[in-house]
Amino acid sequence: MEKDTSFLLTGIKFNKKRFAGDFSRFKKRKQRNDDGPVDDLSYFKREDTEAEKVVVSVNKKRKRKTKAGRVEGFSVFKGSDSVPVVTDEGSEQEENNQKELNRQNERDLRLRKKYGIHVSGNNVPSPLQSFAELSTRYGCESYLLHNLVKLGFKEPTPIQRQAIPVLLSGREWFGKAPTGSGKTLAFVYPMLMKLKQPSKDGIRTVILCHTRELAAQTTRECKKMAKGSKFLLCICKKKKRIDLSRVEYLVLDESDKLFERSLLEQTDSVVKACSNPSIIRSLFSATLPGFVEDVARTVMHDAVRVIVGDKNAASESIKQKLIFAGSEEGKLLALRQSFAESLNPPMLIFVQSIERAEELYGELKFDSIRVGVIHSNLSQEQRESVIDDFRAGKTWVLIATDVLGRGMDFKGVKCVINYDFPDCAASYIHRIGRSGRAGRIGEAITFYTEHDIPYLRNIANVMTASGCEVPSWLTDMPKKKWKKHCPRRESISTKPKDEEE
Ligand SMILES: Nc1ncnc2c1ncn2[C@@H]1O[C@H](COP(=O)(O)OP(=O)(O)OP(=O)(O)O)[C@@H](O)[C@H]1O
Repeated sequence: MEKDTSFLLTGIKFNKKRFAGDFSRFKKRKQRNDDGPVDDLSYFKREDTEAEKVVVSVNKKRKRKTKAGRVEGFSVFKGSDSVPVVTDEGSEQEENNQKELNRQNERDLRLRKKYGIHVSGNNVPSPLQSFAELSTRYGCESYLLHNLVKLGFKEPTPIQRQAIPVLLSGREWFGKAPTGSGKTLAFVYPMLMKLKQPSKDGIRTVILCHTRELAAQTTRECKKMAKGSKFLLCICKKKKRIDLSRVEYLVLDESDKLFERSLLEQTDSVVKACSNPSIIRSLFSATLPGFVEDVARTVMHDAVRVIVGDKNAASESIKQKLIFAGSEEGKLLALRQSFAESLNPPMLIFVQSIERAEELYGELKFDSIRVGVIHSNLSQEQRESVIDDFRAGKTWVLIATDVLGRGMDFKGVKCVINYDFPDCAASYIHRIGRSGRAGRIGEAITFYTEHDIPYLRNIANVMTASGCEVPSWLTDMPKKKWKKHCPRRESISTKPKDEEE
């Protein structure tokens, strides 16, 4: 990847002198742009990223006013729900059309309100009332409908109701919906519908995931939905050079994670390599920080933004608890006590580092519970085997670093324990979202010590937004600006160092 032409990050202030080289390259690109002339460019320089600059082209077409007097393109995100398009007054037919359009808009608003769907963008397609519309409205292939029935899905989830019509209409998309609310199907299903038939044109879609475990899970889900078709679906570990210039459909799953400093360069190189001008790109996550919205607004063309539920909330089906454990010793005691009172497997326990995952595993492996551990220092085979054992119920309690914090769908997980306080609110939302999926009830317990107290208020805010009761002393605490909270903690291990294996 060319380091100096990050596609995703842009800056507000553009210093033509300083970036003279890039500017001249941009000008060349501008001349090549098939979509029409470029009339703006900007470079953002973000503190929290390594990428230095980005060239963004804005198509004039996007700024054209619609008949309704609204502005197409990214500026529409400042607006709210789509408004009826006012056509020239004229024939009776036109009036009737307008009335029908208004009625449809009202129906859409009602449906969105019912399911907590908030949309921004022009003329956002109507949400699905039911899966039956896939066939009546879109003539969906029968194998896809058959697979839906086989999966046992009767009603679309809110995100599926809105994402499927938007993506099928060819619009770009960025959106957020709670953990466990079916985002995978929301992007895979329209992808398969859009592709229609297999062809020999090379790679036609890319779904970018932040871990191999999530890529494996998503591939499995895709295969279930594509059963009966001849599409070739596989995991690509990006070791080989591959041609992505024909990609028609690109999904950035867990998009805010993909835009973090550690993954930005790889993400950027994939987005840039997907150079097909008619590509449909979409960003999905359960958390949508402002900087991701900025990227989406700037890079995407006439996109639709969708938020399901409250923007800063976790899934409402999770009962959230905070427990003051005092010290590291106190955490281990509290954990053993909770196992003794009621062990409700399968259960996930999150810690903040690989070392601590191993330490906790060392403490629990001789207790009478079946415990496993997973982190990024294990080989790929070991990681796969740990996941398989957990899915198969051979392991009851899985200790994990944040490598499992996002996206993973272990259907039966009833309880998540944050043994170590999460490093940010987004990480909290994703970790606890491993339970309470697909409408099931879940439980999340977060231990905290003195170190974590300044950050409690941020978690309390998430809890309040998700409908949990929070004591007033917590919400009265001062809010701390939270970057990454990863304090040095005392060792978990109770054994003297020389006794450890
Ligand atoms: N329409 C539906 N009806 C019932 N269950 C569904 C439906 N769609 C998806 N599911 C199930 O819901 C579960 C969660 O789906 P998925 O993993 O896509 O969630 P997600 O929104 O991507 O979560 P996360 O944000 O944690 O990645 C899966 O087990 C999936 O099979």
